[in-house]
Amino acid sequence: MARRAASLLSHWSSRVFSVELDGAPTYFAVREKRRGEDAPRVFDAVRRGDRCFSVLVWSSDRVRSARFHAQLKDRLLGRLPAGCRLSPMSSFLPNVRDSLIKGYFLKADSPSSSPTERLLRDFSQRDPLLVCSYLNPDNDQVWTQQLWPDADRDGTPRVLYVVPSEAPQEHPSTLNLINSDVFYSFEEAQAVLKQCGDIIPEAASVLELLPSRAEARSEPDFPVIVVEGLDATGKTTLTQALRDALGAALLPSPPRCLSPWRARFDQEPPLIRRAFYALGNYITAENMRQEATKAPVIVDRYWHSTAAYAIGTALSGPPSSLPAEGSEVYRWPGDLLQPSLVVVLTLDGEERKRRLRNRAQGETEEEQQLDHNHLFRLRVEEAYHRIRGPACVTVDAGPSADQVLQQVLLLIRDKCQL
Ligand SMILES: Nc1nc2c(ncn2[C@@H]2O[C@H](COP(=O)(O)OP(=O)(O)OP(=O)(O)O)[C@@H](O)[C@H]2O)c(=O)[nH]1
Ligand SMILES: Nc1ncnc2c1ncn2[C@@H]1O[C@H](COP(=O)(O)OP(=O)(O)O)[C@@H](O)[C@H]1O
Repeated sequence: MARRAASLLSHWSSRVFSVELDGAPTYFAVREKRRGEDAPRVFDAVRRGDRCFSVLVWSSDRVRSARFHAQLKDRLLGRLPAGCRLSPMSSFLPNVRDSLIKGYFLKADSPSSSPTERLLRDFSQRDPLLVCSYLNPDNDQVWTQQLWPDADRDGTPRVLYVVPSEAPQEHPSTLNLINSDVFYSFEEAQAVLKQCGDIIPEAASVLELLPSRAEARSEPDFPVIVVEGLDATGKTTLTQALRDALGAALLPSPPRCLSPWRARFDQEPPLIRRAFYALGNYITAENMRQEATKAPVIVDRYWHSTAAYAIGTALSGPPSSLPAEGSEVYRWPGDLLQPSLVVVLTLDGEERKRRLRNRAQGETEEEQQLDHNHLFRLRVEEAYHRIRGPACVTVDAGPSADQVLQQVLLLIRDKCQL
């Protein structure tokens, strides 16, 4: 078993396990010794004698883990007996970064769990999975966890007792955010795309477009203004009007040179997708630097979007599950050019929906999520406002397009001496 797996298992009884039941996480741990405690909530409504299983993805190759986890649910549902219910699951070492592994908790609702067991044994022999089975051996409320293969090296079955556990201070996904969902350096994002080379041929084309290195410093003659905000808040309308009013250069993010591969990377799991968008920002930074020697520069989305969508996607639940204000998660990458000003457009939900309906172009899958997943939208909006770095001003995009333009022009004149 790989070295990482061995170290993973050596901490097995220090790990906390989280299972999302109806969108709310419930936590449990495992102990060598039995303690007289009630069974964790995750086993509520499990019929006596039924078996439960957990399937957690692990591999020393994080790109392989990320892609395998993205496909796991469909692969399991495609082969598990009907009636088997999956719940998102993760396991982590409290306060230990990068210790989070993800998968699913299964309740085998079939009369006999042996078809499920046979399938999972088959999976566990072939795939980067840790599979556990859960039993209440004495038919009372004491549950045990058994990790497959069924025994340690010396042949004794490794059975642990399942006990309820407290909720961690921070949402477990926060442990893996840094340089896995949100990238804080050019090299970290570039390393992910280099790791993808053999499975995503398009990664090589993106890598060829990157600057040789990232340079945060810049002494441009003209200001760089980024316009941010949720979909249909009016960014495209405002950025085009600012370009015309100021005789400015208008840059999109991701940059146009990445357009041929965007849809391809949008299909990838967060680790790869966010690295793609992060590298797009470094290319945009190079373009900003060049254009700002000749005229003011207006940018439609930049690092705020990348970080806010990544954080909003990685976490679940209400905005209170986000890392606290001031967390290092919200810091600006030290090697990424900071604009002179970031204008974040905010808009009343109903007006935004009205504008979204009026807007001709389609929606990204993430934009659709923004609409039907109210909590996701609230997390993205809150993450936008917690990001630290360049001067950032929130502007109400509710007034008419021209009124918003006049207000932002005044702001730019005031903040950027234009
Ligand atoms: N530009 C950008 N888009 C991202 C990023 N991360 C995720 N996205 C997704 O891409 C969508 C925006 O795509 P854009 O091409 O910027 O869309 P747009 O033409 O600016 O229109 P709206 O974004 O709807 O205002 C977002 O709504 C997210 O779903 C990122 O880092 N940069
Ligand atoms: N201030 C505004 N008042 C009313 N409608 C607006 C305003 N700004 C933009 N719109 C309209 O709302 C829709 C979305 O605007 P758009 O600029 O595409 O937003 P975004 O780029 O943020 O998605 C478009 O149909 C646009 O004409």
